[in-house]
Amino acid sequence: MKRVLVTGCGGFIGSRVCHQLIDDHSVDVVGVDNMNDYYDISLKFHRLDQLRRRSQFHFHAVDISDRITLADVFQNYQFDAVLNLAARAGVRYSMENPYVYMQTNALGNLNLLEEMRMHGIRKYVLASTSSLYAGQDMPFVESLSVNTPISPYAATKKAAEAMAYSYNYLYDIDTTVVRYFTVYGPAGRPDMSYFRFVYLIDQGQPITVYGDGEQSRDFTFVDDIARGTILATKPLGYEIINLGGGNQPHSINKVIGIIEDLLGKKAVVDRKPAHVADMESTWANIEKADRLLGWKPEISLEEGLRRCVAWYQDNREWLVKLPGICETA
Ligand SMILES: Cc1cn([C@H]2C[C@H](O)[C@@H](COP(=O)(O)OP(=O)(O)O[C@H]3O[C@H](CO)[C@@H](O)[C@H](O)[C@H]3O)O2)c(=O)[nH]c1=O
Repeated sequence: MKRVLVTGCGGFIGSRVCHQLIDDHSVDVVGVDNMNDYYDISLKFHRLDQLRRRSQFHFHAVDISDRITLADVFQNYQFDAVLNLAARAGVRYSMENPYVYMQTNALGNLNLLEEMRMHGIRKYVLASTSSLYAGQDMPFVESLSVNTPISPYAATKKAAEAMAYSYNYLYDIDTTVVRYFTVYGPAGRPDMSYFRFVYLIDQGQPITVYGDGEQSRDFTFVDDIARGTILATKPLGYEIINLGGGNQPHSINKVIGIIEDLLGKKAVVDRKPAHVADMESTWANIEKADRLLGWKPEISLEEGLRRCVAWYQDNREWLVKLPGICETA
C-alpha cells in the first residue's frame, strides 16, 4: 500500500492507526475528521497536532456524512484502501441523540462505499463493535447472529456492516469488518469508564459506577487494536473479525482497583442503577483474528492501565483546565 484514507483521524483509535501506518508501514496517510464536540475538542487537537508533525500525514476537515466535501477528497487522491474509523461511539449517549449516530455510522459509511465504487478503490476496513453481540453466549464468535442490538449505537453499526456486505457482493469491494472490544489507552475518550476513573480518582471527585461494578469487558489496548486494524487491510473477501483481549473479561471493579493502586488514591463511588443500554459482559473469541491475520493482543490490562495513568500524569496540567471534561456521568 502506498496511500490510504483514514476517517476519524483525530479520534482515539483513528489517530493511533495513522501513526502506526506511517511508523511501521511507511504509508502516506490522508486523514479526515469532522472534529465534532461530543467530548472536549482539545483532546482531538492534541492527537491531531502530533499527526500534523508527520510529513506523510495530510489532514482535511471533512465530515463523512457530507457527500459534497467527501467527494473532493476522492477527486484529489487515489487510495489503495479506506479505513473507516470515524464513528459516533458512545453506547449510552446514543439514546439521547440517535440521529447523529445514524448520520455518521450509517450514512457516512454509505458515502464512503459509494466513493470507493465510483473511484474503483478495492479495500475497505470498517470499525465495528462487540456491542452487536448483546444477548449471545460468550465468548463471542463471529458466526453468531447479531440481530438484537440493545442500543441505537449498535444498531447503526449493524447497518454499516450490512451495507458493506452489499457493496462487497455487488461491486466486489473487499471488506474486513473489525469488531472492537472496549478499546482503552493513553489519550483516550473521556466518556469511557477507565478515562473517567483515572481523572476523577486523581482529582478526589466521585466516580459513577453503574450497577454493582461486576459487569465486565474484554478490554483491549489501543496499540494492539491499531495493529490488528492495519493487518485487516489484506485482501480477504468479506470477513468479520473480532479484535479483543480474548482472555476472561475484567470487571469494572477490578479496573477501579488497579487504577487506585497506580494512583495511590481511593475512589469515592457514587452508585447508579445498571444502564439499560449496557451489556453485562463482553468476551471475544479471537481464533479467527489469529488464523486470518496472525493477530493476538500483547498488552495486559495492568500494563495498559499503567500507560494510561502515566499519560494522564504527563498531561494533567492542561487536562484539568478543560471545563467539564469528566463532569458527572
Ligand atoms: C463511563 C462509565 C461507564 N461505566 C460502566 C458502563 C459499562 O457497564 C462499563 C464500560 O463502559 P465504557 O468504558 O464506557 O465502555 P462500553 O460501554 O463497553 O463501550 C465501549 O466499548 C464498546 C465495545 O467495543 C465500543 O463500541 C464503544 O465505543 C466503547 O465506548 O462501565 C461506569 O460504571 N461508570 C462510568 O463512569
